[in-house]
Amino acid sequence: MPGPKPDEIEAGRAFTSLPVINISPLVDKAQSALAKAQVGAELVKACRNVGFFYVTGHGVEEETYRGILQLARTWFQLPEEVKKQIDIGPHTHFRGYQALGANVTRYDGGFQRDWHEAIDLYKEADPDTPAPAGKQKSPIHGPNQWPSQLPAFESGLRRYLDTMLQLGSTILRGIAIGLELPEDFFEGNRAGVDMAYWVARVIHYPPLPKQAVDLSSQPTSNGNAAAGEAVSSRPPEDGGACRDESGLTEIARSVQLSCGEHSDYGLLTIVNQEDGISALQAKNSKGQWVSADPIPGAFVCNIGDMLKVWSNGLFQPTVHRVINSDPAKSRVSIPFFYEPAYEAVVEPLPQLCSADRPPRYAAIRYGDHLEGKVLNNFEL
Ligand SMILES: N=C(N)NCCCC[C@H](N)C(=O)O
Ligand SMILES: O=C(O)CCC(=O)C(=O)O
Ligand SMILES: [Fe+2]
Repeated sequence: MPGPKPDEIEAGRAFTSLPVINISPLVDKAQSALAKAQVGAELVKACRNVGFFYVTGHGVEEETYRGILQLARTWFQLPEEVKKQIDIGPHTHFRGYQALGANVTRYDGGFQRDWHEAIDLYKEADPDTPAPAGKQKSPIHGPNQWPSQLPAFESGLRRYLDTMLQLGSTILRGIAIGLELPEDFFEGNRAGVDMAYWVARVIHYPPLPKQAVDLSSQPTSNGNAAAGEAVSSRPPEDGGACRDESGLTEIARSVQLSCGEHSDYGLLTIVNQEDGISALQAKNSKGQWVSADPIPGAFVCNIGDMLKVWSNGLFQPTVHRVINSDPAKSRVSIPFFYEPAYEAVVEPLPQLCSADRPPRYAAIRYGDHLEGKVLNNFEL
């Protein structure tokens, strides 16, 4: 397949809105191969030009995606000491609860604390799995810490994650078709449902402290919102979460974003977000932030670093961030990250390389990429 010229990508990626794609031909087995191919082409166009898209026609019941957000919201209302029963750390294989301010996003050698609390879960892997020759045992392998303080949430979450795993695999099948690869390209050892080292985050974003909202609405020279230096001396108004003894007031004073700008690590992220709150934003090639506001009934999807490598740069993982600037509402979201197998070695596909487009990226084991990120994501 011939690749796009660089200026074609640049122009395409100055998107100002995100495409909506009805994927029902991929979900409903009775539909024609032609209909599937059309959806595949739409997905690939969205991955090339935007890196973000909404999916409708996914077949997931409203009760499922709304219900799980509601249960998550109930869990986050539990007292801090109850939530901390599943606190995250190196000894829990980086799985479990992270309190407000514990997650950080790195940039240029520094880091910034994110204004959210979350539960992180991964595909469960036996911590005693022997490491491949020449590798350390992975510090990430282990069991999850499930939110069993609310049994309905735990069981609902287990079912929800299975549903997302199936949906992720279905969308990747469409992407494979659109790339003119075999339909089952991502299945089996690359990223099959039994192999994919999926990640899920259940996230609660309280309103950002006032000084951070002021900062994020300041335009910078290229027209996008600042994530700059200035911090006002105004005391934080952080939705009542201040607890001096834990240093949270101090954190609230310096915080800038609900989640700092980053790209996702793997293949495909599927975000389930509450209706009625605008917070997630995607950055286009001009540095402008385009809102990925909730569309009732749709999931927001975006692609990650490993699709960049496999596609030899045809797809770029779009940078995004979260700003909950509504002083009156907190936001709950559950991004599900469909990822390659831990041991998958990801490298530019010969089918997407040519004399004009030689391989642009070195081969990388997905687990190494993930460890490099996860081990640096917390200042506990
Ligand atoms: N698995 C994924 N993609 N997680 C994204 C987390 C983004 C925030 C994190 N602090 C970071 O800087 O990456
Ligand atoms: O909360 C969201 O909408 C997305 C969060 C996100 O980008 C992430 O956790 O990687
Ligand atoms: Fe993300």
